[in-house]
Amino acid sequence: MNKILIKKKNYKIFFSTIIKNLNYKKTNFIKNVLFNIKSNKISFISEYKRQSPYKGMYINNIKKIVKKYEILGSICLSLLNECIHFKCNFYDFFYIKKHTNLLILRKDFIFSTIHLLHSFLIGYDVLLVLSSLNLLIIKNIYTVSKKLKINIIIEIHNLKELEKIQNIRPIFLGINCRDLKNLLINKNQDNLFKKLPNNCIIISESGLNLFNHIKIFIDNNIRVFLIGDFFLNNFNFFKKIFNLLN
Ligand SMILES: O=P(O)(O)OC[C@@H](O)[C@@H](O)c1c[nH]c2ccccc12
Repeated sequence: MNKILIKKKNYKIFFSTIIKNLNYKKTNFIKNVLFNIKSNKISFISEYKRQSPYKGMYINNIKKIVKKYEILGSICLSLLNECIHFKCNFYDFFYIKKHTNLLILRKDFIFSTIHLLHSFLIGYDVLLVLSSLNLLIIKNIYTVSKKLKINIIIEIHNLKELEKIQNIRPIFLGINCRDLKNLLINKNQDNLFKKLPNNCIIISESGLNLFNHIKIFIDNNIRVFLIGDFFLNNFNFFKKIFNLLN
């Protein structure tokens, strides 16, 4: 009986948060990024997770970390709602929405328009779509996302994936340096850099743990970075790199 009551209470919180989120005045992710680009500033999407499949557990405190990310000027927070590998859940999402004004990127991938609607209703601001999905599904997700005015990042790993999704002309293109099959980081993206379209905003994601690595992307005109492990492990570094680059 107790279990049922707790479940009922959780559902009540869940739905009342959804309804509240529908009334949220969404700050525009695009506007924030463009503002930083125009002011010649680097933008950071900082990630929160309790654990990662390649590093194990982090000793961290969600309250302190997300507040610091906000104070130090992250344009968005990347969150993984996955309880097995990253040990996060939807309550983290609701906590962050309630206690900060950070926009939230759903870093676990979107696989269908239903999944997109679900994320929209919960109140996510930015979503991620893998370019390895069927092209028709990607196109459908993209079309619906425009109607809902929710931002989508299409994620690629290589030239082949770039060519596949180029016709969609996404506003945001994420280059993920990590090969998800073997979790290795590919720092040599030269052939990709030469072909990047200049009418979209490129976001460099994952495995960025050296200033020189970030610098290579900056030299190739990339101004937005998604960083998890590096900031979570070395919080002072966030402050340093932020001041250094801006
Ligand atoms: O912590 P990093 O190296 O800055 O990477 C962030 C993000 O890409 C990572 O947390 C992640 C997201 N999805 C994954 C799937 C597998 C391995 C890692 C990931």
